[in-house]
Amino acid sequence: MPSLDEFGRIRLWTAGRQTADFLTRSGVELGIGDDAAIVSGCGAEREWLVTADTMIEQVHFLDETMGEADVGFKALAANVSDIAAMGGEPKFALVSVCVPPAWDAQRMRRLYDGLYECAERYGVAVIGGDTTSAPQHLVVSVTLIGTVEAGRAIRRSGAKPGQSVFLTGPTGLSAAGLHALRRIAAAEGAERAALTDWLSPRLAQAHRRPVPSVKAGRILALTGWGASLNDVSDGVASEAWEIAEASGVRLLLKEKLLPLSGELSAYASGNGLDAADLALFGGEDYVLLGTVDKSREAQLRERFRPEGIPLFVIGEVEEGPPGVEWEAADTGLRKPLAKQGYNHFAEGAM
Ligand SMILES: Nc1ncnc2c1ncn2[C@@H]1O[C@H](COP(=O)(O)OP(=O)(O)O)[C@@H](O)[C@H]1O
Ligand SMILES: Cc1ncc(C[n+]2csc(CCOP(=O)(O)OP(=O)(O)O)c2C)c(N)n1
Ligand SMILES: [Mg+2]
Ligand SMILES: [Mg+2]
Ligand SMILES: [Mg+2]
Repeated sequence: MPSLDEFGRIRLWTAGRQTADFLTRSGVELGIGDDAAIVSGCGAEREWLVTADTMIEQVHFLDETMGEADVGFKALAANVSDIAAMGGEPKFALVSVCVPPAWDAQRMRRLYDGLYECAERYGVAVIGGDTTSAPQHLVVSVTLIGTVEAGRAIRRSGAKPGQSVFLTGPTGLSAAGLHALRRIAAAEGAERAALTDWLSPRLAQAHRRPVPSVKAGRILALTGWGASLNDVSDGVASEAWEIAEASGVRLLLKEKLLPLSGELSAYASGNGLDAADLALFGGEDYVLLGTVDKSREAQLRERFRPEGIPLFVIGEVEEGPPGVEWEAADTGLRKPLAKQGYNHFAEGAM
């Protein structure tokens, strides 16, 4: 049997198991395949949004890359970001933890300090969860319920030829932060102290305390100008591919338009890394990637401005077989953009 990547596995396990008719009768407006499911039954005016994301020690963080409170904050923030990517408001969270011996009650209490800090910031009520022991590594899994005005949720599938592709913030900072934090973790003594001194707070913060774009999602949903939307967890390239495949369009991304922050460029050039690679394939940015009609671009920028939200147009949507292309800044030549990013089971693994 051919090996399957993360998304192939999800399809193998779930595709065709329940009929569209059964799902519709159950009130499911949109099931598996987007940032959150859309479910009716929240009154006539609104719909429920439901999503889940998990963080695991060694996969999503190490003791050296994240403090306890950072883990709690980010576990909830990653879920808030998926509600933002539908244009909704986060409301209720269920928090399940599998706790190994090294995570004693006080460490877990600090994790919950960060989790509640995030809950407070985004108006989320923590209403339950589950607790078990674990043999070795900590697992934090959050289920988040949100709401959105009926019919206003923004799907990955709404991109149309002629639209602009946008980002609500720069990307690559979290991946650079992780790179720096891993180097610190691997170093010892004086080298470790020196690397820690050089660590840019902005990069570390981007990795440890991501800022989900709820406000941007709300503006996109309430104006109706957000045609398609995705949050950037696995990387810009991977999320762009998801929009292209869900919408049946091609996305053309342009190197000359990709926002690269000064901190990212400085870190990349000082460490033999390519800033654009980090920005395209790094992931865990939790900004929004979406498409908007060109005729609405200027108005959208005006609506974002007073909120301090940037609108970076990074390319456009074209007709053609689903895919993503990359236009080089120097030559203007296009090439296919690899469907590469964070994948829990890279192809080739069993
Ligand atoms: N084990 C699973 N069983 C059923 N659905 C799943 C499973 N894992 C992921 N999904 C669904 O597959 C889709 C893609 O998941 P994922 O890539 O994690 O989304 P995101 O990056 O927005 O968190 C989502 O709709 C998610 O709810
Ligand atoms: C120790 C460590 N190694 C690697 C990473 C990088 N990383 C782990 S998961 C991930 C992608 C996002 O997580 P995922 O579970 O795929 O969330 P989802 O796409 O479902 O929102 C990235 C970039 C990390 N944060 N920490
Ligand atoms: Mg998502
Ligand atoms: Mg997920
Ligand atoms: Mg992922």
